[in-house]
Amino acid sequence: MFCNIKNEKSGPGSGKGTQCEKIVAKYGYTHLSSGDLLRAEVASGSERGKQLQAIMQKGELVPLDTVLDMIKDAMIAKADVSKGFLIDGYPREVKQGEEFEKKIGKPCLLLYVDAKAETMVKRLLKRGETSGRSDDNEETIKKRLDLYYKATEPVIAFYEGRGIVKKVDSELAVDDVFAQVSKAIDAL
Ligand SMILES: Nc1nc2c(ncn2[C@@H]2O[C@H](COP(=O)(O)OP(=O)(O)OP(=O)(O)O)[C@@H](O)[C@H]2O)c(=O)[nH]1
Ligand SMILES: O=c1ccn([C@@H]2O[C@H](COP(=O)(O)OP(=O)(O)O)[C@@H](O)[C@H]2O)c(=O)[nH]1
Ligand SMILES: [Mg+2]
Repeated sequence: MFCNIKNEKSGPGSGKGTQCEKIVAKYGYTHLSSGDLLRAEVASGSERGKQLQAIMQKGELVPLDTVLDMIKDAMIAKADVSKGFLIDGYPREVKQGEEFEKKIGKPCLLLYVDAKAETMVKRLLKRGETSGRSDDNEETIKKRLDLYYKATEPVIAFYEGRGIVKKVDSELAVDDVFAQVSKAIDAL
């Protein structure tokens, strides 16, 4: 049932959200960003949202079960009408990937949107001028990047063992990055 899952994991500011928007426009997949789901909970003003806000502002990771439950609920809500799911910014650590497979299913493609650390920092600082995101500041960006290299990058090796990783070079212009993304999806 879930063989259509596109599971995308790349660094903060690498351009995941930007590419996901273009994928949705061309292929019609259901886009679920774990970061966006968490920010929606924060915006609701709930007690849980307040706890999440504190974690995210520090650039740390929200507990695994919280994020997985949110993704699962969102997938169930769309399961009847979806052409396939595009999951953005998840898993953040190998354990999350393992739990996802146990509770939901196996992804068929992992898009690795690769940019240099320097590029990611530059893009996030620029985005921070207008985004209003409390984590788009120099101190939190540094923590997000450190955590990315420590906890998230190993996720790529985990899926490489399964032969489903497609790496795209995100140092280029948006449309040139998307040409690589399209090629990877068309090859499915
Ligand atoms: N030059 C260039 N800029 C890009 C590209 N993709 C994204 N950007 C810019 O980089 C910034 C970050 O892009 P996002 O798509 O928000 O990055 P993200 O990976 O979703 O980041 P998080 O939401 O922090 O996970 C945006 O302000 C974009 O305008 C690209 O391919 N080329
Ligand atoms: O699966 C997830 C996704 C996001 N986050 C939190 O949400 C923040 C923003 O995530 P997003 O993917 O939007 O941005 P990124 O950190 O990749 O720039 C992260 O720093 C984490 O604190 C998390 O804990 N687990
Ligand atoms: Mg994003």
